[in-house]
This record gives sequence, structure tokens and C-alpha cells, in this order.
Amino acid sequence: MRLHNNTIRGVHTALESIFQEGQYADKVIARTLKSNPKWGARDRAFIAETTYEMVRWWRLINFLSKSKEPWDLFATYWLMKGNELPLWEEFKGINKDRLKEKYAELDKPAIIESVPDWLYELGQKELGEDWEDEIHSLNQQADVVLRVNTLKITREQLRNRLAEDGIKTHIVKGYPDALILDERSNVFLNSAFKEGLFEVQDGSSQLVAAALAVEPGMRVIDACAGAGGKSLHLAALMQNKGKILSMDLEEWKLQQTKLRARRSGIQIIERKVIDGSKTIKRLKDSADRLLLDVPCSGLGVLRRNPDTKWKLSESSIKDVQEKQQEILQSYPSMLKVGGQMVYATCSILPSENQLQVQKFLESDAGKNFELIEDQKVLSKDSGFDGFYIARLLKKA
Ligand SMILES: C[S@@+](CC[C@H](N)C(=O)[O-])C[C@H]1O[C@@H](n2cnc3c(N)ncnc32)[C@H](O)[C@@H]1O
Repeated sequence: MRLHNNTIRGVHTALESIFQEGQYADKVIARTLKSNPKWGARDRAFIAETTYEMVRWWRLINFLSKSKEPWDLFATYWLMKGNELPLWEEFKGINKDRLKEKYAELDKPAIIESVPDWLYELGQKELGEDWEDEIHSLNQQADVVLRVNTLKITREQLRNRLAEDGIKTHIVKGYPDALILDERSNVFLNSAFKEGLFEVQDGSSQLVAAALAVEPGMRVIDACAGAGGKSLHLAALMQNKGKILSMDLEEWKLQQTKLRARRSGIQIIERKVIDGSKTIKRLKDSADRLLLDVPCSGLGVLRRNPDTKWKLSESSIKDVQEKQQEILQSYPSMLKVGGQMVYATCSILPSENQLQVQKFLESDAGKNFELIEDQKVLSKDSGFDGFYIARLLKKA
């Protein structure tokens, strides 16, 4: 592949915003691409992919690079990927053999897998022998996965329609609404997206709404709905019949839910911003089903958000764990007796998952609940994101 000086500079600028200003990679990339409308599709793909990959391998690249200069870091990344460097002044003094030797001498797994030491140790402590394969899998680039909007089209029909536009997809057993792209492409530009025929949603994430066992006509609360990914899926599973109350602390996220529901042809979603405990109390015993897709460390979605590795800390994980238990202690009161709830995270850490559910069940707030089943979805086994999904029943 031919390199261009200006697109590499685009990557440098994006990396600077991510690492020096602490901004989120997806937002930085979107802004970089938006402010350079003249770049073609190939340049855009190069900038997005190179930035993400350099963020993912940042520790390893820094270890192997001869300096912290942006051109040296890029050259190291480019050679690591098995490419050749052009004879440019900027790449003078880069020695491919030296880099290979340095890599061969490397025996520290946290650097090889490019994660901070504290995180590697935490992963080992919590996941034991699964950790090594799991972090290796979480360092791969994520597939682009679509969730077919079955309110508007069948999976087979959508598959054919996308194929007409040159977008080839395949299916995987166990994911009834999913289509996986054979090759990455910007599907948001496709007319089928604008018509609301699909959403982009990872395979593991698609298991969450499915686990809630909803039926048309039910009253469902999605208590941490965010931008509504799971609410939209729930509405499709309910055939757009019944009621879904999508709640969150952040109004701007629920606004996204509204826009996405409109595009998807969904009428049964209502939105509510949570204003302290009084909002929860008013909804006591009101829901047949309750989804708690709680805030989490995001360690299961490192494929998609590699910058999480550098933004997290032990104390930020502790803070989010406290929030998870607070939500578990109060929100299940919204469920009717005989109703079911799902507690889900996009984390692989037992301390955010089964141990949180166990703590809830052993507490006063959880004494009328029973665990029906749980799924500990590791990326190494599924090929998708890491998730945890527990289904509980509220007994009399
Ligand atoms: C994992 S995200 C939800 C993703 C969303 N369900 C989806 O499928 O797109 C967790 C959400 O919980 C929200 N949140 C954080 N603390 C909360 C709280 N105490 N009550 C309700 N929502 C909360 C965050 O704003 C965030 O949108």
C-alpha cells in the first residue's frame, strides 16, 4: 500500500488528541475525518484504521520504537504490520532488523499484549488461565456486525439487498438477527441504513435483549438505556406492541434513542430522564421485564474501544463497581412480582459480573430474587465482544 505524507500527519494529530488531551478515539477520528472533507474513501479508511491500531498497540509500539517522535512511532507500527517503508527523509535511521531483534528478546506479556501492568495483573487475578487467550482475542480488530430490524425486513431479504450494493455478509449460528460483513465497509452510508433496516450491534450485545424473554404487549423498563441499542432490539422482539420505558441519567443519550426509534419505525418507546431515587420509587412494581445494562469498565469491548486500556484505572473500576451495586440495590423494585430482569455488562471481570449478582442476592434487596441462568461470554470463545448476562426472577 502506498503511503501519503498528509494522511500520516492526520494520524499524528489524532493520536496527539487521544493521548495528550485524553479525548475518546472514536470522537477524535470522526472529527478528524469531518474536518478534512477532501480525503477520499481509501484515505479515510487508512486514517481510521491506523489510528485505532496504533492506539491498540501503543505500549508495544513505544517499547519497540527508537524514539517517541511521531514519525518513528508510525514507522514502528508500519513495520510491525509486515509492511515496507518508502525511502523518505522522515524514516531515515529506522532499522527493521533491530526492531525484529528487540521484539524477539521481549518476554514481558503485558508489553507483548500492549496493556498496562496493573491491568494485566488484574486480568490474571480475575480470569486465571482464561486471561491470556482472552486479552489476545480482545486485541483483534472487531468485525462489523449488523442487527437486522425484523420489524421492516427479514435477514435473508437484507442480505440480498446489501449484496446488490456489493456488501457481502454471512451468518453465524446462535445469532438469529445478526449479519456479519465479510469485509469492513462504512455501512452507515448505505440506503438500507437510512431506511432503518438494520443497526450496527455486536453479536454478544445482541444476546442481551434476547435473554430478557420479552413478549408483545408487555411493559418493559430499560433502565440504563443510553442511546437505545438494546431498547430498539427489545421493541423488535416485542413486534412493536406493548410499552418500553427507556431511562437514563443523560438526556442527550435518550435523544439519540428517539431518533433511532423513528428511523426503525418503532412507536412503543417512551423516554424518561432519571431524576434521583424518586423516579425509581414512582415506578415501583410496574414492569413485567427490567433490563439493567449497567455502566461498566468496558473491558469486554476493547476490540471496539482500544483506548479504554489507557483511560481506565483501578480506582475508576472500583467506582463503577459501586455504581453497579447501587443500581442493583434500588432499581429491581420497579419489577412486578413474577417479573424477570436481566443484569448485563460489557465487561469480562467476575467482580463486575457474577460477584455483583451474588452480592445482590445475598442482600436484603435481593432476598425475593432467584438467578435463573447466566452467560459469561468471553471474546476468545464467541469471536465477538466479552459480555455478562444474568437473568433473574422476582418471586412472591
Ligand atoms: C452500558 S451503557 C448502556 C448502553 C445501552 N443500553 C445501549 O444498548 O446502547 C450504560 C448507561 O448507563 C447510564 N447510567 C449511568 N449511571 C446510571 C444510573 N445510576 N441510572 C441509570 N443509568 C445510568 C449511562 O449514562 C449509560 O448510558
